[in-house]
Amino acid sequence: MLAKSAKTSYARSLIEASLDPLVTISADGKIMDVNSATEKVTGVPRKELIGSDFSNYFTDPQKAQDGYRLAFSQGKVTDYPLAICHASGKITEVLYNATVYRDEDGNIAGIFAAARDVTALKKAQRELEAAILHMQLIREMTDLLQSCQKMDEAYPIMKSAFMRLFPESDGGLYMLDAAGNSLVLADSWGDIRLEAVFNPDECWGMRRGRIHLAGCCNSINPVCGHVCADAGPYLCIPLLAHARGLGLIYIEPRFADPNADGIERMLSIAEAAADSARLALANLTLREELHELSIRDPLTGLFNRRFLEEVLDRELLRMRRSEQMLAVAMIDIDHFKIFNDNYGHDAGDEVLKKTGHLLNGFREGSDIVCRYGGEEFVVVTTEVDPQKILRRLENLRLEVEHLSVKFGNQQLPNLSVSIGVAIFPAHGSNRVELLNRADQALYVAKEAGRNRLVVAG
Ligand SMILES: Nc1nc2c(ncn2[C@@H]2O[C@H](COP(=O)(O)OP(=O)(O)OP(=O)(O)O)[C@@H](O)[C@H]2O)c(=O)[nH]1
Repeated sequence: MLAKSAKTSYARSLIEASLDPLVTISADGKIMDVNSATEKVTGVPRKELIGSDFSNYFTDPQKAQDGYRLAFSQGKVTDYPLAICHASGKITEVLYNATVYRDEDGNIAGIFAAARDVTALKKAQRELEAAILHMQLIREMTDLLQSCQKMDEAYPIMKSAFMRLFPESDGGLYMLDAAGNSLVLADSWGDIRLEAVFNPDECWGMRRGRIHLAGCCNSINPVCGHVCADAGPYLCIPLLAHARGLGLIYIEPRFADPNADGIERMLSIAEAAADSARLALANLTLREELHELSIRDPLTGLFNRRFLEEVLDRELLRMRRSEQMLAVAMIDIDHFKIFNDNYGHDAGDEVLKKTGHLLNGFREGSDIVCRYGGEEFVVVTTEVDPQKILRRLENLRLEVEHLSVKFGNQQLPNLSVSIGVAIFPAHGSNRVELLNRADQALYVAKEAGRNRLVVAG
């Protein structure tokens, strides 16, 4: 059996040995006793703590008092969440277990409270929640990117995903041009001035094919050529797929020098987002290239018949709604067989290319120019004034007449075209009718001696 003083000293040792802050509070809310862990967590010496209002040491004193009252009314509280504020400003998140204690007559004399430091646990929990949110965002972005039909649809999706993934950052999305020579700014966000176009070699991220972090005081990474020399920390996230460059995402945190933790987190989010985005973008690029191949004539670069048929139906719908007129002009090179026979197929190809180029230059607004087949072209043009359309087409005929084509060193003779025109709605209400009527008018032009324009009639 321990003597009373030995018991007291034994109990004191136990209290002081506890790593959890322990405190007894009187019925009027004044601190009566603390252990050294309480001194440590508050940064306030014991003699100052004792006698002071217990709620002074919390970030939310009102909530602390509410917990205290709850313990009083219920006899105890379990895992009551509070945050202790150290004299230096450091915050410790805790869960309180508090129970009332009574005097010798059985009346409640105060509260005995023990706190458990859960700062690390809460931080890990918040990070886990943020990581889950990031994963969901990245998955949503990838899903949407996979459903895009055109690159233009992908930009706003990526922009809004990256804005949410890096909420305290500004940034921009660059796409590599078709020739692979320039990164062109497709979209940007936040208050930032970015280079509109630059060479991929100016970017260390693009050169090395991996995320480039620079502008941090503890990093030796050089600042890219497309970024101001005195820039703060920034990330260049290259978008590469199958060893092919697609684009670049530039992220600049708004906080001056993020700590190592923050940078590490940014890097891992950036890596996960770029991994998902690059595959979806590669598929989209491939799809766009295939579509482009399927609607273009390889010799002249003009749209082909398939595209014309697709788009003419759409244009007619639009014209019907807006009550506008539309002209379909069928243009055929005269005596092309004889030309081919005299000068060869390759010279004929050169004429087709040059004629195609001239026709392409004729385009205005939403005009469509296509190679319909062989030596036949179709121009679709929308206009309110039919006389203006006919004037433009007549000028086109004259331009072809004066088109000078060289094949190697050989100057080729000038050619002419015959043009048949059908106008919507006067000559037909749908694609097939209009193309037939334009073809019939072309036949009339050929019969009448060629090198002329005939309107369906
Ligand atoms: N070089 C070249 N010739 C082509 C191509 N496609 C079609 N042709 C030729 O275009 C010629 C068309 O001849 P026709 O349909 O008889 O017409 P035309 O000789 O132009 O006579 P008209 O149309 O009545 O003035 C044929 O000789 C085809 O071989 C092509 O891609 N390249």
